[in-house]
Amino acid sequence: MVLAELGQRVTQALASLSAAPVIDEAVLDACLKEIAAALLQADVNVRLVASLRNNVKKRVNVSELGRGLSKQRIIEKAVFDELCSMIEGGQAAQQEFKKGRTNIVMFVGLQGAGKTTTCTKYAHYYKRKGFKPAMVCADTFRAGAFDQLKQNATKAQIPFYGSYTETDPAVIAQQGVERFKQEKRDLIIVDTSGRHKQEESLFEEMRQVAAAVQPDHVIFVMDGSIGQAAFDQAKAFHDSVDVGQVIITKLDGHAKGGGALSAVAATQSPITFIGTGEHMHEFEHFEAKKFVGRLLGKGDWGGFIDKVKDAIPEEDQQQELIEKISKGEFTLRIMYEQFQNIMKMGPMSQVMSMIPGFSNAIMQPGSEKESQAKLKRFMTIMDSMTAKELDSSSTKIFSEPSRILRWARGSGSSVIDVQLMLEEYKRLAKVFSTAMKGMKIPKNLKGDMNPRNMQANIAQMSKMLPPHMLKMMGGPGAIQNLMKQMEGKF
Ligand SMILES: Nc1nc2c(ncn2[C@@H]2O[C@H](COP(=O)(O)OP(=O)(O)OP(=O)(O)O)[C@@H](O)[C@H]2O)c(=O)[nH]1
Repeated sequence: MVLAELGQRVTQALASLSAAPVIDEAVLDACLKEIAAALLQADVNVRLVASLRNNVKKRVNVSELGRGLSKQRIIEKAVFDELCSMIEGGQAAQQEFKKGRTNIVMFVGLQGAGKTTTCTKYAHYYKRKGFKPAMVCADTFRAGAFDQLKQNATKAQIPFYGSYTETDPAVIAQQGVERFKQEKRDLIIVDTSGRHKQEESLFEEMRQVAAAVQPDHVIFVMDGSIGQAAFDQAKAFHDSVDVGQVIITKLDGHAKGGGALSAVAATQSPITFIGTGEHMHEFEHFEAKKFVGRLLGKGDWGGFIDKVKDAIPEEDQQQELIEKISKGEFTLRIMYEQFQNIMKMGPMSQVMSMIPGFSNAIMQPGSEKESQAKLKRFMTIMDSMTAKELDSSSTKIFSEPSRILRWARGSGSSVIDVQLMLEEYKRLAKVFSTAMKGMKIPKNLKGDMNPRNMQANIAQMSKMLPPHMLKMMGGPGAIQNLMKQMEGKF
């Protein structure tokens, strides 16, 4: 059972409260039993499930509560709070790093948990926040580990350190940290090799690396699909080095995710980030309340707005873009930039799950992967075009066979792919020019977003959506619902 299903089951159990004519002890028990069953099936540790059940029962004294809706709300709130405190591990999230001083972070975890990938995502995240990160590869156990880190770091333009000849990871770690301290890097990330709790010698090695670099934070990276084994594994790491944070990876796949909660309990440390895919941007800052809110289908407006803001170009560029499109200047470069923005937002289902009322279940993740792959293919084709071609809005040049052949060869694609991309361009150019006619464009985008204009624009937008995407989003009814929810939010 994946996390979305867990959320649905808990939500359904809570909804059963409103169906009961009277909420008494028996109704509460039945609801908690269903929630406990869902959590157990999602691999949450048995002890944690029992304590959640007991704590809710302690907090809610049914016979002393008022009637109807308020009773239901109080129970819902108690379940929500207990789920949050289970995830927070009894501690507030970690303090932010201080700029201008050296912060050393060491990543530990089981083999293949995603440490190296996560180190790069972590470095990239803080680089965007204005830090100067650097990465050190202290994994001498797995052949190819240094090459992997080197490749990831180069792609993210992060300085790195490692060795092909030195076999002692503590020595490499110390050398790397020294080097980057001298270079005044303020966030030094030390990646270590993967190990299992049975491997005592590797645990000793991990303690030596920690002693050599004296990390400010030790981060335990855990694969979200690990299941019930999570508790013991996480505890072994915590008993050996001072784990202070947990990052859960692979929450995009079929991970039940419940193991994550067990790791938090074992390390008494909060989850600070989650990995939701193999790519650099598939990494989210984690906040228990928002996570549980999304899990229970209550949405996360803040997260949604942040994602959209992140993907939307600067204000001046937006204004310029709208003006260009309204004059009919929809070029391939504009299409390319729009694709880039879509990719930045991440998978559609992730974004939509942040909108209250839209659960993950509405979106079909399979078709999204296909759409993203298609966008990437189209972008690669556009990469092989000249600047003049990208800035042209004349469709004439698109029918020249020699150009089509050059773009196909240059991008390693087929002619059919190129033609498909051009068809998409023509479709979008037409859609944009028609849609812009009816749009109410605010003179200054910083100015008030009038809800009526906003609604009219969304209605217009929903007409522009390709039918399969509209279906994926739950059909016109869901869009209407979204518009209703947006009322008063802007
Ligand atoms: N789907 C998905 N895959 C991920 C995620 N994070 C990492 N991976 C993949 O998991 C695999 C293992 O990741 P690595 O970063 O090599 O793991 P590691 O912990 O450094 O491995 P060892 O050094 O052998 O212990 C790779 O194929 C990654 O692309 C994630 O959030 N989602």
